[in-house]
Amino acid sequence: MILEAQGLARAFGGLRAVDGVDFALRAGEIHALIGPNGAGKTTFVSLLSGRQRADAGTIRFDGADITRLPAHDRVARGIAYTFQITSIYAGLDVFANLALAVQRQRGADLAADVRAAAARVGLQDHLATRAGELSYGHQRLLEVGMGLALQPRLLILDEPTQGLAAAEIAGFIALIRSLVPATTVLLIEHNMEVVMDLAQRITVLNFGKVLATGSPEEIRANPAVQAAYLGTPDA
Ligand SMILES: Nc1ncnc2c1ncn2[C@@H]1O[C@H](COP(=O)(O)OP(=O)(O)OP(=O)(O)O)[C@@H](O)[C@H]1O
Repeated sequence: MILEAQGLARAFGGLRAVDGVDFALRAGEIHALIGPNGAGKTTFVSLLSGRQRADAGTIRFDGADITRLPAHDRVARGIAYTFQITSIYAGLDVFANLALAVQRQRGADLAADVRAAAARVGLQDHLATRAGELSYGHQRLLEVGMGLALQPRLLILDEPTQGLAAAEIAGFIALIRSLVPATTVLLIEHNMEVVMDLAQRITVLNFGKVLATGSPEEIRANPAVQAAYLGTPDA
């Protein structure tokens, strides 16, 4: 296991967004986190990345307790979290955005590493384009490229295919497959075709709790999961 969370919890006022979650990632796997809107997925990965602080519970990464480490220390240990556009600098061009991520790696050959990161996500011909002028799909790819430029051991992606065209989704799936097993991937994803195609294991969150964990086949056949997605009470 490269990452293990136990009893992880985070509340906002009276709302238990993440409510005692036990979770483990196997090194080198693609693991999808799914669940209805508001289930706590973004909050949960924010706790893993250190973007938000846990109220309770522990997180171990590569054997070390990282529960209380600030986000930048988790990045230094190899956890990269890209989340919905906000990490992109719209006024800077693609090269500068990638350079900001690359620079965090000591001893890097900046220009070469930037070009390599751009090529990995298919943006090598857009290096001089301001990020704000990229299509939405390309902005998502830039965000993934910035995450990859950190050379993470664990890459956490929050809805990476949102806004991508069908052809771009196919490219994205190939990209993610190319990352494992060197990099472990945890992805929040609403597109079930992408989830079933990519993930070796799936964890379903519902009301801040783990509803089920298993292979795509097990999750698809799970009545509680089906009920949660259909909005049936007492799943
Ligand atoms: N900073 C915050 N302050 C107050 N409530 C919050 C905050 N962040 C999240 N919440 C609430 O916590 C719950 C879980 O939100 P979260 O964004 O983690 O869910 P999600 O599963 O990622 O949802 P979605 O699929 O819609 O992105 C929601 O009810 C949300 O409104």
